[in-house]
Amino acid sequence: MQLSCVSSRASRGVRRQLLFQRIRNGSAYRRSLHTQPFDAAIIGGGITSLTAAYRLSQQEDCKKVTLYEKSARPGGLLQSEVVPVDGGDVVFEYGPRTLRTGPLSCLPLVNLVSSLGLADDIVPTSKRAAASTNRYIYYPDHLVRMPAPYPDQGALSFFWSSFRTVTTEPVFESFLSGIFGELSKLPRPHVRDESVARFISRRFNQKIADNLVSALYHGIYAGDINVLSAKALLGPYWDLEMKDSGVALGFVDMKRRGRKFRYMDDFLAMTACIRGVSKENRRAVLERLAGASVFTFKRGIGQLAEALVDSMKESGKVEIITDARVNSISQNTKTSDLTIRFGHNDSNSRVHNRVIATTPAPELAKILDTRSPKEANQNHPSKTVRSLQEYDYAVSVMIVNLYYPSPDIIPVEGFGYLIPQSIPMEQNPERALGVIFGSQTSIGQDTAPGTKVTVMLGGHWWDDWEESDLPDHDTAVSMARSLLERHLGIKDTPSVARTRLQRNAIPQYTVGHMTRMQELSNNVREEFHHRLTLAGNWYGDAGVTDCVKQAYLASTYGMGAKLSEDNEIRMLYGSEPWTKYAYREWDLEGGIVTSPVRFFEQSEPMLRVVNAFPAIRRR
Ligand SMILES: C=Cc1c2[nH]c(c1C)Cc1[nH]c(c(CCC(=O)O)c1C)Cc1[nH]c(c(C)c1CCC(=O)O)Cc1[nH]c(c(C)c1C=C)C2
Repeated sequence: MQLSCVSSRASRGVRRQLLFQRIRNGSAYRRSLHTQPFDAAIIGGGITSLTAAYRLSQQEDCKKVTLYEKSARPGGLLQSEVVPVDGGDVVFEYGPRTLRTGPLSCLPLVNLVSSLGLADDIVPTSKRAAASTNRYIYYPDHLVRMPAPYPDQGALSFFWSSFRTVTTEPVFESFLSGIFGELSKLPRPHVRDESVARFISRRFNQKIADNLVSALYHGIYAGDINVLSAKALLGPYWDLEMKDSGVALGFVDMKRRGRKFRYMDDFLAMTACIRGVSKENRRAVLERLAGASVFTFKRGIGQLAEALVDSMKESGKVEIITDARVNSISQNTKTSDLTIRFGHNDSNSRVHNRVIATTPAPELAKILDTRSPKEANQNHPSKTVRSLQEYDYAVSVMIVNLYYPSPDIIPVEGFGYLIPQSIPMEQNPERALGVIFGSQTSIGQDTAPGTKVTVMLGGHWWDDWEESDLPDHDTAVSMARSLLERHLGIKDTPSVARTRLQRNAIPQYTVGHMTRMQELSNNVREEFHHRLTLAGNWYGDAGVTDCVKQAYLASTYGMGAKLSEDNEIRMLYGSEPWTKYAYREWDLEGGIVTSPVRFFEQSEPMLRVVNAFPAIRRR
């Protein structure tokens, strides 16, 4: 039924009621699945895998879920430790430490947290807190606060303080000329992709790329902007260049007219969020997140993984097998079912109808590149293996967590600071990427009164290093301490120091990434007959919020659910962005589940959808 047929408020109300009934008893959802009941396997134990397994366990059509995790502990990069110290506890993170609350993109995460009943454990960081407004770049030998309005600061005062910073700080050298120069730049000639550094240098200038943008990408990907892909990482800004106005004016125009570009995937994921969560639970989470920029949990981000595991144990439908290294996945050419061989002894094997793999590309290439002599009816997925083999670049990060008994030893208030690639070598011989003032980014998490700091070392700086060159615990701690003394004047001795080297933890989306992912997805669909789905930070974006979104997409559309016109979103909100496109031809089953239309401009009815979640609206 089309919403345009709806003429009166009353009939809209009735339809809405009917819809809620259908959603409650699950019929709207079941109706859209075009598959038979299935048995699913998940390979990997990180946040994407756990979320996908949890979501599948709630689907009637999914009879059983088996999750294979190679290590002894599920959770992947989500690793938190509660350390008792004098006067209380301190929570250390060895992976992601805060969760984004950006509008729309975080709906699956909000849905998940609500569904797990974690509202009371949320530790929000207010948008007005220093950690949200004060972000620094260290250049060339001091901290520079990036222009951002203080809470309640007037527009004029903000303008003058920003103008002073931009015209006096060396980190902003050539900034204004770069911005004004961009206004007269012509759109690029046909270029399929280029590095972030090249794009920024071409449109603005190299100083802006080296001093500012490189710092930002250290904080997200620990990566080198000279190789990271502009098309993959700059989102709609990469496309703005092709408009008449160019990037800077286009940006101002978007802000002025309130125009917003949205990822189509966010809307697709939203369709999977409507069911399964009680209104009370969702309201409780949204209330906790009201006015927050990011959040974490009382016992750290790892609590999310623990809650997922606990909840799945209760469901009785999910089997989590730890210490289970998957050795091969092969497909029966007659039934299309997938056989997984795992463990030290290859005689462990199980057959599944569908598989979701979150395994890093180089490892997955090896798993798929095996031909089992025991199975006659199987093909070799050579195109998939080749695509995976082309994708083998990830960086390692050394996380150094320090706790000092004294409070207030950091000379400024804020989130922390990032270090750009252009920093003089004598200011950063440790090859640090950034420092986080942990006590300030998650106020209320630690019960101990002291100061928590995290220093991040390595990333792309360690690309050519041998294993023996990487710092051990003691070296990493002394590197972090000398950096903090040089940059912040901290001479105290930490009472606790914990380190973890996260090897090849952050995949790098280099130039050509989007095309390679498209090819990989097509190859997987073709060679595995839509029965194998890839998800996780290697195949989508890297943040926890994005991984949760991908898990939602993989466990619905990846499993064969169909996008429809007559669905919940249209009935509830009066608009579906995909109906403008030939969405019936979109192939979302198996492969990497992502819409072929990457962005669309948000229309008025969609704005209402976003505004339905006031807690997560941007300032
Ligand atoms: C293990 C280290 C990691 C570094 N980056 C990531 C990890 C897991 C992945 C990552 N971090 C951020 C994003 C952006 C999207 C998001 O979901 O937030 C991604 C993909 C942002 C981010 N980076 C740092 C923090 C505290 C945040 C949270 C968001 C915010 O408040 O803006 C700090 C940080 N992470 C890394 C470094 C080197 C670093 C430096 C201070 C590497």
